[in-house]
Amino acid sequence: MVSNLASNNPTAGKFRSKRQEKLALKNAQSNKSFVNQTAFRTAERAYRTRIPPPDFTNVIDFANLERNTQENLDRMVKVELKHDLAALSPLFGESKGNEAKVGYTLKDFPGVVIIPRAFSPDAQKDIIKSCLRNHAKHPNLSNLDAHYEVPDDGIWSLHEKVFKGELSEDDPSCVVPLKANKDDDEDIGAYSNTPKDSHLAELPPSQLIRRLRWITCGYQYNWLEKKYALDKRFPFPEDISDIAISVAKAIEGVGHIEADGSGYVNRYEGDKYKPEAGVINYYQLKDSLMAHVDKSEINMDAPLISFSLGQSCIYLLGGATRDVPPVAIYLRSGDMMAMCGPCRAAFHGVPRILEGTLPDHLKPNPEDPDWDIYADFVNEARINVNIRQVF
Ligand SMILES: O=C(O)CCC(=O)C(=O)O
Ligand SMILES: [Fe+2]
Repeated sequence: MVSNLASNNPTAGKFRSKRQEKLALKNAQSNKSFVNQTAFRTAERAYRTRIPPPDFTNVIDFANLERNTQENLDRMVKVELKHDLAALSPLFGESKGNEAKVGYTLKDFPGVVIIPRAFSPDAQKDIIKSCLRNHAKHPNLSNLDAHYEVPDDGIWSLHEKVFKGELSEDDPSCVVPLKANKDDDEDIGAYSNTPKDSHLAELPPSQLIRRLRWITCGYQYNWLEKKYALDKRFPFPEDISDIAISVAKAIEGVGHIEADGSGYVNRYEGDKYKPEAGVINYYQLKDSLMAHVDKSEINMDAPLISFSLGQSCIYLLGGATRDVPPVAIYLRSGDMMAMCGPCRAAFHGVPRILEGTLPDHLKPNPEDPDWDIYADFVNEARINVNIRQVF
């Protein structure tokens, strides 16, 4: 006899256990009950489900053109960058030769520019090191500052000492204490978007570093008021600044206009680009970022420049409202994205980090033992750096 479960379930028979099958059915039914959800929400839910795994057929893949559907190939436009990034800054590593000036935009999402593999493999390693060792510490603030007395040298440096066996995890200097008077601390209200967390605990550095979710540099962001705190401006990291200015120069004049006049070409002068505020997001494998628009910048004409490191993700790019069906794009380690003009006002988010997509060049390498601790981190993480001009 066929059970109700199996007869209602189009995917019956595909699962290793009854539990998986039940979960899949529950997911399918709960999706049906969200009839009024926006197109963006539908896509987020579709890419977040784990059982059964999502259908990735429609994800745009700029690094493997042959893997795209015809529909996606038809919406892609190859564009020529004004400069080879490698010629503008050594931080991108070696030039890609023939591919050096290749970028892409999308006909139906004007203003987006994607530069696959903007960083060479070695350059990716250098910038990952910098994001963990140099930038994840004071004066830059992080989500952890809301709850912990973060030492000025950052959690990474403690983690490194333990990892290398220079310090025992039981050593009192390893303890990062919880903040005592959270409610009295003005910085907490101003800089935390982390709801009061009932799981807060004193954790060894190796675990606390996995709770690092973001740091902000340059103008600090007031997450509660959704505004920049103009009285809290810290130096902007030189390497990230160089990268952003180079990209702004390379994408000058880049875009696409259709026969009917629709489309967008970025005319923002690279020489005028001023990186003033930055966020580094550190995603663990199960993390995601909900649909949002970055609109706190006074200057919405300057491109928002963003790059990816570590594990790949599914990035959703939508339109001016959540009702515009978003396009899903693979963003991989070393990929650069710029959001220009109308794309600056577009909803976007990261519903999923793709486990098991760490490129070989970021895996441990016996010839480069110093890389081990970073390999260990990015084996379960994606790092995104995004840069904005505020004024
Ligand atoms: O992780 C990403 O690629 C996007 C991050 C983002 O949209 C943001 O921080 O505002
Ligand atoms: Fe964003």
